[in-house]
Amino acid sequence: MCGIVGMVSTSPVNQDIYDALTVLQHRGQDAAGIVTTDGRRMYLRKANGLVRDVFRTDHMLRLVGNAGVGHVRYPTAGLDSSAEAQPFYVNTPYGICLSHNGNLTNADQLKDELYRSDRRHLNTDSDTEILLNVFAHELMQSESLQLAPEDIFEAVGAVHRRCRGGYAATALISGYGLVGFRDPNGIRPVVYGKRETEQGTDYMIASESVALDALGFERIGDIRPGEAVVITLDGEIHVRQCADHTHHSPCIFEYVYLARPDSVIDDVYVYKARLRMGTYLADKIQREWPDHDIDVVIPIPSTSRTAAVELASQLDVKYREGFIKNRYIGRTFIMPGQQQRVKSVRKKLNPIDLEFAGKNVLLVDDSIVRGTTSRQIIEMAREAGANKVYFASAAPPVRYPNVYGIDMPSATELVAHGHSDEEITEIIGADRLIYQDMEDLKRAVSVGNDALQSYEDSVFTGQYVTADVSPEYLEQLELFRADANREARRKKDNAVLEIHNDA
Ligand SMILES: O=P(O)(O)OC[C@H]1O[C@H](OP(=O)(O)OP(=O)(O)O)[C@H](O)[C@@H]1O
Ligand SMILES: NC(=O)CC[C@H](N)C(=O)O
Ligand SMILES: [Mg+2]
Repeated sequence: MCGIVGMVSTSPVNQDIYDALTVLQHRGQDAAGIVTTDGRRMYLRKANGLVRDVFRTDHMLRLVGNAGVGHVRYPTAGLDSSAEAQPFYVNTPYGICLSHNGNLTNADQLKDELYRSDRRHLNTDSDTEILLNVFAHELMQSESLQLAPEDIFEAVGAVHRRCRGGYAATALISGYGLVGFRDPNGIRPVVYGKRETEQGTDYMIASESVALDALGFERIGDIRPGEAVVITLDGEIHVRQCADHTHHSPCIFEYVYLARPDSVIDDVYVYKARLRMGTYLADKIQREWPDHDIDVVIPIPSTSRTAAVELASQLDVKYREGFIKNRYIGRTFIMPGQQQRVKSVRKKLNPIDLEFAGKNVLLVDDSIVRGTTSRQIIEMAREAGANKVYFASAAPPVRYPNVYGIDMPSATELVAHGHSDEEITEIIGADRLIYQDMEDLKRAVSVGNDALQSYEDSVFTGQYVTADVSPEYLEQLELFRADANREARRKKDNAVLEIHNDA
């Protein structure tokens, strides 16, 4: 779940893209990059780190031009080396830079095709480099000398035929303009909007609508599954469906945790979906535990707050902010290694003892994934003097790996995998555990847009919307990306110098 941005403007885009990336920082904390073009050359700066650390003033001054793309990264393929930071660049045809959110599930097959048939060289293990090269190869097939929107739509159509998995992408084509496209299942979110200025219309494509809001853009709509948006450097916009078949199945985990609450994804307010998650969870507690003895509802900041506040109000129980979050520490879940995740929970969250002392507390989180947060938080609540510690999750148990852009590659790392609710209660050390029901989670989103019938909900169900995810694939993924195995490769990686993909 990286963050992507693309802009074509009537004025320099460097600061706007930087600002949009800071608003999307919650989608990736490992690396950041911006490429701009003045119509003649492209200028790229990318490195590991947060947006505020990657771009110094002298970099910003050199990112000139009125069009560009940006990226914040949370790796799901390859490693976390700076050579795999995005955007990626290829010089032929035209010169293209691409930012990608998602993960390709047929990366190995594509890698082979790119080498054997397309004669293209890949220099990293990043699936984004693969996506870019497939797009570039398909764009090369155009017969016309002068690039036209039609050629780009054809190339995106071919990308859809060749690539499997989740992908939302923004690409900058040198001397031409910006392209945004989304996979035929619409797994990852991407939205576009416009801003009227005295000089003309500016356009922005971004992972989440909150980036449009922050920069004063008006949301036009989501890029639909399989669709592509082309914006030329002189501000002409073209939109076309490029896939033969689409099956809209947005990632339901965006609504649970990934996206900001102030974003609108596929016409559903994330905030309202989370409020409904709280309501339905409260209904379940009232149904199954009518004589509960909860004294106070306490959210685990930040993401669970929206659901928790509504849950407390439905239960008619006090809502209290019992944990204070250190605002200078980022999201734990998207940190790259388990050691780092475990250490950061206590540094990040500190209890206010008097909200716990002698009380039966219901701690609410949006989800329990590896159990890193819940285990430690329950311990902290007991240390703070709580009498009983109950735990509620606004999402059902996370039991299966994700293969579409969330870094959950290994089932065995998931605390709920292969365990009953009673066992999980014991592992995390709670006195009682209540999970949202799957149907209620889906309803919490669908009420916002009844056209949404199907979701990418594999982390809860083990059902994958692309038909290519076999047990062998999952086994390979676990071997390559499980925390323990990755650590060993990370050490090796530091000893090897890769070509930094610079424009
Ligand atoms: O079971 P786990 O593996 O611990 O993962 C789940 C936790 O991780 C996330 O919080 P995070 O700190 O990433 O971000 P937040 O501040 O947005 O809640 C999520 O909100 C849960 O609290
Ligand atoms: N989280 C993502 O969207 C990751 C994008 C891409 N697969 C990478 O690893 O860089
Ligand atoms: Mg959290």
